[in-house]
Amino acid sequence: MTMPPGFQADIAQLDTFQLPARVTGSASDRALGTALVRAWRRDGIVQIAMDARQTQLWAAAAAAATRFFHQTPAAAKAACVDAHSYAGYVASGEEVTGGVADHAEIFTVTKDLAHSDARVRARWPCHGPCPWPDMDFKAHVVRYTDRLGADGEALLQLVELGLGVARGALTRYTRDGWHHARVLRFPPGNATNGRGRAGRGIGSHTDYGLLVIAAQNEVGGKCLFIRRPAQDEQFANWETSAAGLREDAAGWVYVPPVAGVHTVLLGDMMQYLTRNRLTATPHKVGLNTRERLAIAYFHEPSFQAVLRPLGAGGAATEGIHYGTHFTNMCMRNYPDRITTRRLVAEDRYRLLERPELRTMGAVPPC
Ligand SMILES: O=C(O)CCC(=O)C(=O)O
Ligand SMILES: [Fe+2]
Repeated sequence: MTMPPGFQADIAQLDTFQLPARVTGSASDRALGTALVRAWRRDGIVQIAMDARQTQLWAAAAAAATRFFHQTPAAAKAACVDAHSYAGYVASGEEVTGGVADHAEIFTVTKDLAHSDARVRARWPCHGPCPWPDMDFKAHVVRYTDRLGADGEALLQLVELGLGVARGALTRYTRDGWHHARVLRFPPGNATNGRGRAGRGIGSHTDYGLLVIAAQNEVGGKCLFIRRPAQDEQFANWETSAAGLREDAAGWVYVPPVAGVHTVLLGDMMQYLTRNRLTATPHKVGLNTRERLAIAYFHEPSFQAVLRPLGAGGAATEGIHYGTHFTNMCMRNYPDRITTRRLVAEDRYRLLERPELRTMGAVPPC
């Protein structure tokens, strides 16, 4: 039993799906899409088998991450910040979820844009370099997460088939998607395991975009909890913060670690686009008796995308600008980071209203 001692929660029994090499819209793709949608609507989470190459890439990325967290001096880690992007190092205790400090050590990866990039020069919020600690860490993390981009696209195509919506109804938003990743180290906790502030890894929250594809090491050190979709638990994180929601309530489901799989949760924009047919998955992480390493990859719409709900009347709505939602979430989680201070001091937030920031593929005027 890998659940931390003293914790009451159901244990998820999850289906593991195998992704096809290519989604063509065949009868078996449709059946798989339908099964995925059914599983998400029932469990809030699915497992996808890693192929041999992914297993290798994950092992190499996890090893590089362990080296980074353990061998880089604290001051060198702390120096991995950038005033323009939210990429880089987040010390344990720095991130805030629902107003309370989390205890994961994190390296965030966002689209790595040089200072010479026109969007960075134009001071678009969140656009800037990724302050990598070293080339070894960068190479392994990028190789691993780049490959997950293909899985993300395949999953979106399968969801389109499963929901019976037009081809491209979801994938039209992910051209030049604002995909990002979080490399996470959870220190060993104590016997409170996930309870109270001493056992807190990351508080209850939903993530922001379409899909969250994650892997973790250390069978026995995992402490991920989710909530299943429930009619009586309504939330919409883009309107009212879902962070901290039902943190200490009953009804959390423990997700046991399984080697060789990725877990896939759903994000806010999936919920918005599908009008709650697929809801974002509330989740939280507790500390366990052993250190735990995880990488979460977020498959997202373009920063510039304005999303509108699928189906009748959707096109007439004002929609949600993903870049604004992402920026709001970063400002909420990192109120004291240099990036937030700079954004506020330079009044960058108001740029999010500009037409070029709300048109996919547009570039800043020179
Ligand atoms: O550690 C995990 O499994 C999930 C981490 C998480 O929720 C996040 O990075 O948003
Ligand atoms: Fe999350």
